[in-house]
Amino acid sequence: MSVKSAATILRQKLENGEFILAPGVYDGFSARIALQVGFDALYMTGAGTTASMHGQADLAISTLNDMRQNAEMIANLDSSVPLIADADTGYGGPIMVARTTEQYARSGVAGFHIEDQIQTKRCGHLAGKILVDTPTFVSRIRAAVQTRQRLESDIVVIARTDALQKFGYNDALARLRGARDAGADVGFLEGVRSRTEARQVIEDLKPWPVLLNMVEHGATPTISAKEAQEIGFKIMIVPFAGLAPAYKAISDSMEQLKETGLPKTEFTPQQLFRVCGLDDSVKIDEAAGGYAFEGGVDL
Ligand SMILES: C[C@](O)(C(=O)O)[C@H](CC(=O)O)C(=O)O
Repeated sequence: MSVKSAATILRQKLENGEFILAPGVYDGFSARIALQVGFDALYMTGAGTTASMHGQADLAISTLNDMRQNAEMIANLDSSVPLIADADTGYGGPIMVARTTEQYARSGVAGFHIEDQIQTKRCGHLAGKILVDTPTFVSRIRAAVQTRQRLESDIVVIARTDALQKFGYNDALARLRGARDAGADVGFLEGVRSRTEARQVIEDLKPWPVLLNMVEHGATPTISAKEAQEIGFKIMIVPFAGLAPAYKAISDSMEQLKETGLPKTEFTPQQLFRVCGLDDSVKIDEAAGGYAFEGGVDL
């Protein structure tokens, strides 16, 4: 088993110039599926966490405790696969940002992003966002960086600006430069509006690594991982890679159950539990001398 922390693994990937594709996961099951498919990084979406944990929209409803709890569970399903987690605004001023950073680092999170919306934030792909000023944003980032240094942690600090929508490219760029100068490891221009803008931000910030948030049907054109890499992004997160298909699949099954009296399922309980580590759990029990699974679990 790897003893290197997930944060160190993520930092080394960035230092080696590896392109990181992190699918959005929001609960244990979606994370397990992404791990089974073989991704070597995951992204914990705040939108998905809020939808699955609270049944609510991405409107600053999840608290630090909610987000940390979900991130800790996901990060530790396979600690050799780094988790990048949404940290919204950092949940307060510099003191709370420091606390968020420390809690995420101690929970095994490898990287996280902090943005410049007001506390009652909303999804970056909704209209009407309100921002804090640049010094307030930079103080959030500085608090995160200083906490990382104090803890001697490799956790990757990602600075996200939502300024594009209201203030335009030049203001957003200035905010990212301020965050970079305050020690952030990666920049994140939320809601990139065109391929030209995507190329521009890479050019204007190089060699600083930049993250692409690939929200399909949002403010950003659809850009594949291959193209994102060619443009020069170092990380691509895909927040709705799990949530959107789950909506479709669960709706179809529920509709069929309502219409026909039977749902649309094709898996045995064993198959579903195997996604969630059933066989590893059985092995742990056997290795410890337990006898609860002597006959196996297959009917
Ligand atoms: C990245 C994001 O913060 C998330 O929660 O996954 C969201 C995604 C979304 O709601 O479109 C964001 O871009 O604000």
